Amino acid sequence: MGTEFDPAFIQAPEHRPKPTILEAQGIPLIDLSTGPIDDLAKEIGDACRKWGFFQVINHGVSPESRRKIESAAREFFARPQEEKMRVKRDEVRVLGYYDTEHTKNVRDWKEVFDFVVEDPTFVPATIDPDDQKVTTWHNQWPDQNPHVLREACEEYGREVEKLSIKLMELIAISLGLEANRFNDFFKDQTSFIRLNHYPPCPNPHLALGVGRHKDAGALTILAQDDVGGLEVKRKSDGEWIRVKPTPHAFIINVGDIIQVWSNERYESVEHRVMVNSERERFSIPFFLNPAHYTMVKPLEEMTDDQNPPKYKAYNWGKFFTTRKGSNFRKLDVENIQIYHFKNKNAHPIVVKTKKNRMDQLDSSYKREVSSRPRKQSIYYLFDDNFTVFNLPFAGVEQARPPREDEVAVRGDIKVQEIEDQELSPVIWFIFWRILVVSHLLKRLDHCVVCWIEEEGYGKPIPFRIHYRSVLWTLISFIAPNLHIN
Ligand SMILES: O=C(O)CCC(=O)C(=O)O
Ligand SMILES: [Fe+2]
Repeated sequence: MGTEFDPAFIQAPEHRPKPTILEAQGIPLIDLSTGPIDDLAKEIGDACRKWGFFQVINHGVSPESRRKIESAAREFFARPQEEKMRVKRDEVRVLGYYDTEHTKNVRDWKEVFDFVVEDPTFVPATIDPDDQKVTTWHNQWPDQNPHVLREACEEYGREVEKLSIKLMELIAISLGLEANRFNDFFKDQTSFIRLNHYPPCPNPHLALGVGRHKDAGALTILAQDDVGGLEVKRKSDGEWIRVKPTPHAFIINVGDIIQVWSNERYESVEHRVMVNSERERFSIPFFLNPAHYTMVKPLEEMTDDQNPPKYKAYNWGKFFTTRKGSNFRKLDVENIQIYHFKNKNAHPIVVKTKKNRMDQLDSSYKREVSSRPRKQSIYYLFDDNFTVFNLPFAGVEQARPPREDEVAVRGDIKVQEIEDQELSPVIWFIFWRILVVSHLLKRLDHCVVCWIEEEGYGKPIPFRIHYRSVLWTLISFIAPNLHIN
């Protein structure tokens, strides 16, 4: 990764790691050897709902196969760069070694080695939606005798795959489904395993080992060493929480596909990896992915009139290969995300801000905003495609698409309002009428109202409206379907 510090590693100020580390007490530690199965499933379901993350012990993966892959990974990354480059991935051979991965277009401070669990793995030949051609991915292994890395990886892959199916069965039960409900999706799986090496970093306050992201697959099973560095965005308040290493445990997290299959009963949670200047760190995620031909959509059992499907179906193979191609280098555009498939008939959500969260916006924007005359208001409404709806009464200065840091504030809320004064009842009335009409016309996916109580920026938190006045009652007559979270 070179000795000099490439500016490509530098995170925007609002995404840099914080010097104070919050360690999680609450991330559940679940013993898989306990029964009865329904109790275990309930424990897992609670963890998925509350955290999207949990750790498991007594999971059935042998300590020996884990020790072997960890030591083979250490040994591989310690080899001379030119040897590692012999199994380097490129745009054709997408598996193997590389050290230039970008997450959200910022380079990660790490080097990795990827291999698939099924060799070959079948995937679409191109990302063109109309092209039905299929191609194969093959693993690349270092030319070594005996094949220490290859054997350790293959053995570990087989064991962790079994664990992943067991976990999917427990998740199915926790959602009230048959235990084997998900099994067929993984018959021709596209799962892969990544060996991660995070070398000591001279500027750990500027860079991240992996930038904030959600895992795109169904489920991730992560082995981390005793150094620590994984941080999870706590659902209840958006704080970054460090996942403390537990010997022999695996960290499990729900991926985007479970979020879609469960119609958002379980959500995929953002996480990132901090690096440090003293100790290198190793981790091994197993990404459980379905067959490439899987059309990912909310399961019928998870939807009804009250819970319409929140996503349109998307083809996993096309999604996955688009992602794989784009993580490879820095792009000018945002990567493909599940919210690009979100249905627009979800109910509006109203959000109110409480705390000052200036750190979520970059400094130039903060300056622009804090220099604004106090009485001036700005409102933005965005739909799924980031079309901007101007609210003519609100003195919109200039419509622009939201930046990602303004958008990814809570779950998939993609609409943000910015304002710096209390709304008068009249404005509220007009505003609600617009919301209601937009909602009825199904033009708005989510709507978030965000306002600032003191100077600064707010992080939206759910706001429950009590129908305090005749006005609200009136609105509920006009729009009986309007749900307010
Ligand atoms: O290294 C870790 O702890 C997590 C890595 C990760 O989140 C990923 O590779 O998706
Ligand atoms: Fe991840």
